[in-house]
Amino acid sequence: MHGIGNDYIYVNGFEETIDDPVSFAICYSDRHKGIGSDGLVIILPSDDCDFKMRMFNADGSESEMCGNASRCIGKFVYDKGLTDKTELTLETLAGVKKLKLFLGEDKLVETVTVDMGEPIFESGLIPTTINKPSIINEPVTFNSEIKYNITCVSMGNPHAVIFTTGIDKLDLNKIGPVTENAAIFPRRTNTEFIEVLSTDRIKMRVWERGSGETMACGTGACASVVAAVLNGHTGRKTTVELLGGELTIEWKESDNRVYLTGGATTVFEGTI
Ligand SMILES: N[C@H](CCC[C@H](N)C(=O)O)C(=O)O
Repeated sequence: MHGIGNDYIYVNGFEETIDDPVSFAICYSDRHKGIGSDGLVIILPSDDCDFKMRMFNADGSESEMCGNASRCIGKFVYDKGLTDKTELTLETLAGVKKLKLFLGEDKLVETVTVDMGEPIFESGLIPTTINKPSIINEPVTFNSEIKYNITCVSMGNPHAVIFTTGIDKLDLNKIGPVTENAAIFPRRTNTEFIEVLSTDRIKMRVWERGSGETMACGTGACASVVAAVLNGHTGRKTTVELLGGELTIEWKESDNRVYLTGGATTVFEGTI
């Protein structure tokens, strides 16, 4: 399945057990020698929520949360009849997320809104070793030559957001690994490169921790809109243009929570 091009292999953990998800993710995410994906998502029973997710990047590392995957899980469990509810709770390593499913004419899930919770700014919780309470538009020199102002936001997983220009031409394969593995990020980071198009539209390319450049990142889009608001670039409801499509993000003033809305698509099913 994919959420605007951010594709994962989804496994129904009610029926299948993966003994070694790390090796599975590494092996089958390979686009030439495996199935090909940005990683692995396992849908599991939960004690307190309707469902639980575990998500592994293409390098086998486990992430706390994935916005695009949470929408696809909503589609998976509803379309397959694992639930008939259109409002669901999902247990993740970043806490409980609430999903609202919207059906298309075919009565299958087309769009999902996810309550992604409150953004986190405290340096120690990002985590970053930069010795300031929070990191907003902070000048940083990477590899003693690349200078960027970064804003750090955790959506349960770490994001460094960089506002810049000419992102189409950026050599992400070169700069991405540098920011991802910088010593200031003890658990590495996802990095978003943002061009502000207007007060309600931004364009984003993302280098994901553990998976490299992907066509979209839901938590990254949320972190970027929060960063755009904090830096005075956009309003609280903003459309994010990604390589794979668009996401609508709203950071509500009333409850301080971030709401992510976008599509979810099933590509194929198979047995290995
Ligand atoms: N693509 C995902 C995020 C994956 C984040 C992962 N790369 C990490 O290590 O945190 C999303 O839609 O939110």
